[in-house]
Amino acid sequence: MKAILPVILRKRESDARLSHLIHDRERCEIASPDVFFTPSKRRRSPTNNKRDRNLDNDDFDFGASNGKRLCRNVIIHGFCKFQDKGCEFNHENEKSFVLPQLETPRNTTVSAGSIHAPVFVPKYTSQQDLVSIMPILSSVPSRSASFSQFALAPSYIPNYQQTMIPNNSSDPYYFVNNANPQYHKYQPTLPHVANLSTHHRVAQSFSIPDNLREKLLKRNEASILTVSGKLEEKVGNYMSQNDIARERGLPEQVHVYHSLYPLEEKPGKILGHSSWVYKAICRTSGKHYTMVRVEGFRLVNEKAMSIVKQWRKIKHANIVAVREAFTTRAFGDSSLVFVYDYHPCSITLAEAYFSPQAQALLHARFQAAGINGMPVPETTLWSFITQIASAIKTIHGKGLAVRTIEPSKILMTGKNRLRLNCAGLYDLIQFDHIAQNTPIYQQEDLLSFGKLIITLACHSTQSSINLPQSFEYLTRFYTPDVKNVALYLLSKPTHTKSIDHVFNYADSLETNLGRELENGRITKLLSKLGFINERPEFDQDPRWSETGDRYMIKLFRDYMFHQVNEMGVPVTDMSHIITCLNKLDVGVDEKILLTSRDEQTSIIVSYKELKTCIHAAFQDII
Ligand SMILES: Nc1ncnc2c1ncn2[C@@H]1O[C@H](COP(=O)(O)OP(=O)(O)OP(=O)(O)O)[C@@H](O)[C@H]1O
Repeated sequence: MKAILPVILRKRESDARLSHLIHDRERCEIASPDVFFTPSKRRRSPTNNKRDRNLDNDDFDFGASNGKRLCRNVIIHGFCKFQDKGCEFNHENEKSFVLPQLETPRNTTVSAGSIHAPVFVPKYTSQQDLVSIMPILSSVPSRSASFSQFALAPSYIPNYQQTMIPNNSSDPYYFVNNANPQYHKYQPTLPHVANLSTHHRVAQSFSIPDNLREKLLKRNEASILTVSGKLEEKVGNYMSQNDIARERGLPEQVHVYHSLYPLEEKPGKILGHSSWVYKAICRTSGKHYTMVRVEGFRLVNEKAMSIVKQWRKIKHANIVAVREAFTTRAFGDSSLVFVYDYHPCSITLAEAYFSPQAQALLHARFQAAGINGMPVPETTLWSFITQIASAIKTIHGKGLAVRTIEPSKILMTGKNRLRLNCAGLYDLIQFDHIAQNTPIYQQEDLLSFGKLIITLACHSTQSSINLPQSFEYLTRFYTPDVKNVALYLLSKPTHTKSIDHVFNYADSLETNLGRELENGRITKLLSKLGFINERPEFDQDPRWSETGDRYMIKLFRDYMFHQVNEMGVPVTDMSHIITCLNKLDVGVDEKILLTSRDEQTSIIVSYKELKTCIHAAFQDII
């Protein structure tokens, strides 16, 4: 495994190199891999002197070819934007660039063709220190039994490998994630909770429960999925979003929506037309939406679009909100596109109860429990009934009809949380029949609702064909109220109490919870930094001195908290702190420039190295 070790340069000797760094830094925050340069007042150890001698000899010829040094942009990014624009360095990058191996940190000899720059080797005192600088991505975090809550938390996305895009790509800072987050690596609840004294609390009790966090994280992950990311996993190399879109037959952009991601593998059917469902991002708002596309649709009556306005006015906790509808030729045909709110990780009632997997699961559950019947517990069934009834009441109240009360058009967007999907779609497709037929459609809604209850209760899509047998089943396993409601719906309309506001409140609570999701982790990291920074025990420790490998932690603290603007006024930007802590927590490869207060020392270091260093420092005090 190759590892990048900090490289130390003396300021007086490296003016030429610095100018090169600055030339890079104009384009980005990071100019060079792990360059560590200190002023001449830097303390010298025998090792340093030796290193300096190497520096004197070899300082300016690393990667030299034809008398020129290898361009740092080629080393870091694989190419140099300024190659044909006057950059004076060598751009022949066919030669392999070999960095010193981590396992032999004091061996500064490098193989032919590799960089000849002097290598700064941190003075690790123990084997443990050496191990601790192993790249985080491949290491398993070790924890102390008593202070596991402060141990280096498993990375937020622990096993993500980051792959650089090839040389010819335009964005050198683009990384692609290849693996999925491993949720099981989240810090588990300690097994000995019961043994704690009453006044003790485990660290986990200050954070949100694991399963809730996992659910919210999965939703976030589903939202950011892209076709390119998915394909990347399969083929393992870089393809541009355009290439992939073309490959999948998807347009790069439809109206103001881009980054289309199919939510189903096969097309469905809506009133005889083939239909597709995609997730997409809106260019104007940056939000995710669901696009339902009806293939081969021709809009005959322009007034039909007016029905969408009426649907847009409906805001209900159990209806997937309509955003807009339009026709487009972006897919190569004449398609109708309906745009709805996107609810990540949702499935239809049909998928939840009637897919082969769901049936098999249910069957296994019944066999294990030795029970017969009740695939949907009565309390859950009542919850479904009240939610759907509430949605129907609102839609009918606006003079419209649902027309899509069937298991494949009702989404489960959370635990037992239902929302009617595809609102308004049928009305637009069959606009000409709407005006005179709405009362009939409303009656049909109630009928469909009654059928849905029987279908769920009997756990059979055929249950409405033989109603007497289905009612007999209902009578056996459910209270008479369920049967009465079903009977009532199948005969004449009904009114139910609105529970709308209850669900809206739950929605806002969940949204707020999602915002605070990672606070626990950040607090732990901050506590850890607080424990190690400015510790009197470390006062005499050379590793915390200007030339020590832990000096970067001090500088990082200043970088996070003690920055001032050009007027000398302290910068108190919370987003900067949160961004820094998040990157540190994950241990990303991104590099930052840290500068000492006297501006005499600058270090370029990655968050990954900082994370390792902080972990090692914390291990020293526990
Ligand atoms: N608003 C939405 N938010 C998030 N995901 C959605 C949304 N609408 C649909 N989906 C996803 O798209 C998938 C397909 O939806 P669709 O309405 O086509 O259901 P379906 O079961 O495939 O019906 P059909 O067989 O009639 O096509 C659903 O399983 C669901 O996961």
